[in-house]
Amino acid sequence: MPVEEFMAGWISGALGLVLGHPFDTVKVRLQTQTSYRGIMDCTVKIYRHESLLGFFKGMSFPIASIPVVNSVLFGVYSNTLLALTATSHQERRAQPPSYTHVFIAGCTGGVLQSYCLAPFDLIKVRLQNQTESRVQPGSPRPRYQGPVHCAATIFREEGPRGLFRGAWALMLRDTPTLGIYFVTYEGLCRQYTPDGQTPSSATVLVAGGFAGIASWVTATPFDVIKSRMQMDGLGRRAYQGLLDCTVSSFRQEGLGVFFRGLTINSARAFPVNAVTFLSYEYFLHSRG
Ligand SMILES: CN(C)C(=N)NCCC[C@H](N)C(=O)O
Repeated sequence: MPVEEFMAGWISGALGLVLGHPFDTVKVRLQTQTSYRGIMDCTVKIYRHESLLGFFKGMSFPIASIPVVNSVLFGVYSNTLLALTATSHQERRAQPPSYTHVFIAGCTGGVLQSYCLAPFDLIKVRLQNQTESRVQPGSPRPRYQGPVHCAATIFREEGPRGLFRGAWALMLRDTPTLGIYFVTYEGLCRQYTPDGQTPSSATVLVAGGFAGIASWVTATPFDVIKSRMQMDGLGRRAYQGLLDCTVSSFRQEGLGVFFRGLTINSARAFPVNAVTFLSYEYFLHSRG
């Protein structure tokens, strides 16, 4: 099994994550809280009340989990393609796999990564939603003191299954959209690269960026439901399940609710995934 694919997934994921985390915090707040009027209002309020650090809340756990999550995604994707087409990453430029195979491999990577991602993503979302300022002395102490305290509190208050709250929505979000992610990336690389050659860095950047946008645009409705389900464990439960969350959100806020965070998700997706794919390809080629 090619271990490099897992290593490349790890490094590229970490780079993309740091770059995109401030956008992610604004997105999560917009999706789960009603006190912000839009991207600008949310950004200004976070900066005023919580300083620049407010944008990086909840980042340490995703950084720690990225070796697992991204290497599972890219490693499973590549190894599924190897099983389906009997070609390694290097051989695939000369013998490109069909888009159906790419889609199946992407979906397989998506299912498995969502399972690993679920508890880390839950903790990230809970921490990102804490609006207390760490820099102002005398401000109230947040409910969770950090990622480990957050995990332990969820475990104690909501049970071990509580750590997987929102996991079904996460799986529904990631399975088809990661198929779309890899198909878009492959499609654009092939379109702009002469047959049999390796795509240039510019092509990889653009294809990675648009793959990120295509996947996040389609992922946003389930992303909203996922974030709401994850916040639902706090205090009185508002939703009976995934379907109830979808229907109640629609009834109370209209169709627009499923597109909350769409602009910021897309703005974040381009740089994050451009960097992710560039470092992924760079790592694999420098070793191949
Ligand atoms: C639409 N979805 C779920 C994705 N495209 N997932 C792949 C993750 C890529 C990168 N870490 C990111 O956060 O954009």
